[in-house]
Amino acid sequence: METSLYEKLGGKEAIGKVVEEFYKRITADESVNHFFRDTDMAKQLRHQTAFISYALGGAPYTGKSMAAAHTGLNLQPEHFDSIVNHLQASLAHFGVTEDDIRQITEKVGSLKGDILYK
Ligand code: HEM
Repeated sequence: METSLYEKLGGKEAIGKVVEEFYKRITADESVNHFFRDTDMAKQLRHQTAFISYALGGAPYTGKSMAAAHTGLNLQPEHFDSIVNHLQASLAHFGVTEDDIRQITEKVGSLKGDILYK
């Protein structure tokens, strides 16, 4: 079986650092941070961790469907793109290669239709 990017990056501990970086970037970004205003921190951490682990193929995702998780937010393409940019920047920050980032972006991009306009 092919090694997942999750393992390639160093497993749970490395992912924790990426999650932290991702979280910092999102909370500092006024174009998206308001979506998380009423979200409790524990939940947000779960959100980021599930997001990153999914993106890296670390663990099968068993939570709510993406449509259900984002219902009522009415997310637009620009919100999605901002989040993807933060993900890319967080990965680059830890030295993930361009090629791997491209692969991850494709994977996350495939969820767009499930997440937008809900
Ligand atoms: C591929 C992209 C995305 C993935 C994989 C993803 C993943 C998730 C997951 C796993 C959850 C948690 C569901 C649960 O509580 O069980 C969640 C919730 C949430 N997501 Fe995302 N998400 C994505 C994009 C976005 C975007 C673009 C935004 C806004 C800019 C966003 C905002 C939120 C918010 C605010 C919640 C929490 C809602 C609440 O408090 O109940 N997500 N997302």
